[in-house]
This record gives sequence, C-alpha cells and structure tokens, in this order.
Amino acid sequence: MNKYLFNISGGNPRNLWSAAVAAILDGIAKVIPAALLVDLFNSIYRSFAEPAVALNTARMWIVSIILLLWMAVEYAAYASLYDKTYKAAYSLAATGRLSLAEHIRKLSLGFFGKRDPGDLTNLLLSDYGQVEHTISHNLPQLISAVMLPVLALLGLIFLDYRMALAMFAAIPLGALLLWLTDSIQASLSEKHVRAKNEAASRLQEYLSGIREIKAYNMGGQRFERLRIAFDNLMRASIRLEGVMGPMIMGAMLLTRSGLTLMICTGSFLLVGGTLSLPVFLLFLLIGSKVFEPLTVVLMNYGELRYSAYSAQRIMDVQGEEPMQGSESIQASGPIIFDNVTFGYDTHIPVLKELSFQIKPKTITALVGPSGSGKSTITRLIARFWEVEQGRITIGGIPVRNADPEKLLKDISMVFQDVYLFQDTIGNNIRIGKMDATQEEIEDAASRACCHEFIASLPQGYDTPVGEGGSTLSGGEKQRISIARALLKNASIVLLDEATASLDPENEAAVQQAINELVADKTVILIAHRLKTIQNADNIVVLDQGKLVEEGTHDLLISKKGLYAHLWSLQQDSDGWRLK
Ligand SMILES: Nc1ncnc2c1ncn2[C@@H]1O[C@H](COP(=O)(O)OP(=O)(O)OP(=O)(O)O)[C@@H](O)[C@H]1O
Repeated sequence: MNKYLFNISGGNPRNLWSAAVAAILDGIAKVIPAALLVDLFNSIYRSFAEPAVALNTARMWIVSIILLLWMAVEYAAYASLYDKTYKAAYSLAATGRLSLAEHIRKLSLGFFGKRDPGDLTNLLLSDYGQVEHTISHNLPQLISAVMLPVLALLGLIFLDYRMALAMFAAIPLGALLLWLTDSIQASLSEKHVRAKNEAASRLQEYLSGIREIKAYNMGGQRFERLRIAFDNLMRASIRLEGVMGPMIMGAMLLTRSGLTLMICTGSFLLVGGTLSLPVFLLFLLIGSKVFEPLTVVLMNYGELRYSAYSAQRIMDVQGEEPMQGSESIQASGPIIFDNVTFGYDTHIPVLKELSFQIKPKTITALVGPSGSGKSTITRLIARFWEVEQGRITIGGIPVRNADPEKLLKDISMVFQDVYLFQDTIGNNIRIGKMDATQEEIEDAASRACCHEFIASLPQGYDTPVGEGGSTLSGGEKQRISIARALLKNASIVLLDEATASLDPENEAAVQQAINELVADKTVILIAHRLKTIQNADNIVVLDQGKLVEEGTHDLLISKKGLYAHLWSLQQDSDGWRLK
C-alpha cells in the first residue's frame, strides 16, 4: 500500500498522509456525538425505568448545547478533510503526471516502439484520473468505514461482548467473499482497462490518420476497427458490472446481516433476562450508524479495485529503467563504430558487425538502398536506442556511458520528417537554444532561408503553427528545422535527407545554409541524391546493415561496386519525366 501511494504520487506521498490524518479526525468528530447521545439516552431511560430517579434536565441541556457546538467542530473537521483530500488528490496527480512524463522522456525510444501512443496518453490522463478520484473520494470513505466499526466495536464490547460479537460476526464473511473473488475482480478490471485503452488508441489512430483514410477511401475498413474496439469495450463494461455487481451486493448483504444477527441475539438474551432493554436499544441505535459507511465503501469497492490496476500500470512504467550514464563525450573527437550489431527487435539485426570511423570536423555521407540502416546509424549516435553488441564511442567515451541529456547538447539533428510544436514559429526555432534573442532567431532563420517567408506572414515570428506543423508546407518545415539546428550550433550534426523535400529554387539556398551549418563540424549526412554528397570527405556504403565499401566519391566510382552502381542508376533517372 505504501509503495502504491509512493509511486502514484511520484515519490511525494506527504500530502496524502495529512489527508489521511484529516480523515481520522473527521471520523472521531463524527463518533463523539454518538457517545454523547448514548449518555443522554441512558439518563432519560433511567428516569423512566426507575421512578426514584428524576429526569436530569440540566444534563439534557448541557448535552444539547455541546451537541450544537460540536456541529462547528464537525464542520471544521469536514472542511479540513475536504480541503486536504482534494488538494492532495489534485496536486498529487499533477506532480505524479509530470514526474511520469519526465521519466518517460528519459526512456530509450525502444520503449515507445513497444507501447501504443494512445495507451501512454491514457496512462497519463485516465489512469491518473482514476487514482485521483480514489484519493479524493474513496480514501476518506475507506478510512471512516474502517474507523467507525473499530471504534464502535471497542466501545460496545465493554457494554455487552455477546451483542458486539453478534453485530460484527458477519463482517469477516463479507470480507472473505471479496477476498475469494479478488482474482476474478482483478482480471475483469484489467480486461476493462485494456479494452478502454484499445478503444482510445483506435480512436486516436482514426483521427490522426484521417487524411490517409480520406485519400484512400478507407472509411469502412478503419471504421470497422474502431467499431470492434468500442464493441469490445461495451462487452467488457457489461461483464465488469454484471459480475462485480452481484459480488459486491453479496458482500454488502453478508456484512449487513450482522444487524439481523444482533437483533436475534438481543431478543434471545432479552427473553433470557441477561440483557437490559436500554443496552439492546443502544446497540440498535449504533448498529444502524456503523453499517452505513461500510455499505458506501463496499459500493465503491469496484472503483478501488479498478484504481489499484491503474496504479499498477503507472508503477510498471515508473519501473522501466531509464537510460543510465554520467560521462561527458568529447564531441570534438572521432566517432567510432566498433563491431556494432543492432536490431530494433533483438532477434532481427538491422546493423551487422559494423565498424567504421568518422573523423572530427569532416563530412561523412551514409549511402545505401532503402532499409540498409542509414537512419539507424544516426539514431544510435544520438543514443535514441541502446547498442547491446559492440560499441560506439565519441571522443573515446562509449555512448552508452554518456549522460543522455549532455550527449544531445552536442548533437544537432535535422530529420526527414520534421515535427513542429503547436506554438509560434519563433518558439519552434528557439528550441535550438532556449535563451536565444530575437536577433539570433532571425539570423538563424535568414541563414536557413526561411526569414523571408516568416516575415511575410501577418504575425511574423509570432505566427502560431498547427500541431505537428500541419499549417506549413514540407519545405517550410524543413527550413525551420535547419534554423533550429543552426541556432543550436552543436559540434556534431546529423542530417537525414535534409534537402529531400525542397523545391529546386530553394535547394541551392538551403544547400548554402547547410554548408554554413556543417562548417567546422563533424557531420553525418544521409542523402539519397548522390550528387549532393560528391564532396563528402568519406562515403560509407551500406547494404542490408553491412558496410560494403567506403572512401571518397572518386575512389568508390573507380571501384565499380555498389556505390558506382547506385550512382549510374541516379544519373539515368535524373532526367526522368512522364511519358
Ligand atoms: N522503429 C523501428 N522499429 C522497428 N524496425 C525499424 C524501426 N526503424 C527502422 N526499422 C527497420 O530497420 C531497418 C533499417 O531502417 P533505416 O530507417 O535505418 O533504413 P534507411 O537505410 O535509413 O532507409 P531509408 O533510406 O528508406 O530511410 C528497416 O528494415 C526498417 O524497417
């Protein structure tokens, strides 16, 4: 339980304890009036049962005034409970969500390959929402539901242990039923959460793929997947309610049967003359109160079970080992691949026994057919994935020992598919250097040939960008990402198809910007159009994850190997046109 709370609170359960203390104080505040009522009841009863004893009206007045004043104490206790639980729940969920989001950021990209993005969104929103609800609503109820019977049992056992035992005898039976059916409930909750996540993922897939769905007229087919997911969710929900409902009702009835058992025992003892009427009436009065919170908790038991599974899911992700490493690479040193074998799926190697060296401040081009592993090489340099066999060193420091955050400070990347955040264009460029001045941003944009088009927009650099950059053209996005990289000014530059989506008019200018970006840097460049890499210092040619040849353009042409073959193919296709 402690670990559960520690984990879902992102390691800060302190607020939760103050909420629990408030719940206990609230429970005590509620019990005191019952004790005073017992006293009042006793004194009234005695005056009626024993004619010699006069009705103590003064005592009645005092108790009534205390009860009246006590309402203020009850109000204060409840207000404090309300304040503490809600604050605890919401702040705990907020810090927990942030700390989990931060933790996820530190995981290798391999983790994201295993998880559906919709599943992670659900984890951060819906699972935390469930836990939040449990802490704000169910936890205080649970505490008072446990406290009231315990306090009542302690008090009543001194009054008449036989009646007290009869009253509480059925509670273990109710608990036993819940315990025996626990695995069924756990499995149903788990299936329901899975079905809910699957439905959310399919919905996300449907909405984000809406352009392709329209373009390829896939409405029916994709909609069918969505329909099946929602159908499964409906079935899981019905099963969950249908099975859990009777179980919880059964536990509730068993627990409440204690009241009947107590009445039967009381009647029997009354007839036998071993129980007085006031004690019997007192048990009746308290019994009806004690079972109320227990009933409420049992009604919410399903939610407790459900949120236990949500917390389990949160803990599972928190348990994922983040990438370790504390060393700083020597970014001005060589990048060495030493017998590296790597596969996204460990059984299917994508790179095989790869060894080559990238000299500092040179341009190395990666060439090879589609799927030969060029992008994978750049991802491994940036440590997006972890290399298990062989090693990559930068300036003599193994990448897997490097502090991942510091490593990325020394690397600028321009990807094939550029992602822009839903923010202004200026802030999207600023990602390269968070404390950049407006002048620096504009200078980088000018060098990346995008200043003019940004300045011509009505809001200039303050123009908002749609999610993922959907409001900009491919070429515009690419130039903005080059501006980011220019601003970052890192020693190592990874360029993946940087000029692929630019029109011929812009290409020369962007090529010029890239020349500026790569000057005096260690550059690893992937370009399908071989004419853009003719002047590279070294060309590494890959085929099916293996290095097949390397050298300068002239050397590789003279070797008449794969590079020369790809070169001649491109010369032929350069002039392709529709017939
Ligand atoms: N995230 C991933 N998960 C699993 N397999 C992947 C992943 N990314 C790439 N692959 C596989 O790894 C192999 C190499 O991919 P990579 O992207 O490195 O090739 P590439 O040479 O850059 O290809 P292209 O020129 O078409 O971009 C391919 O077979 C690809 O299907």
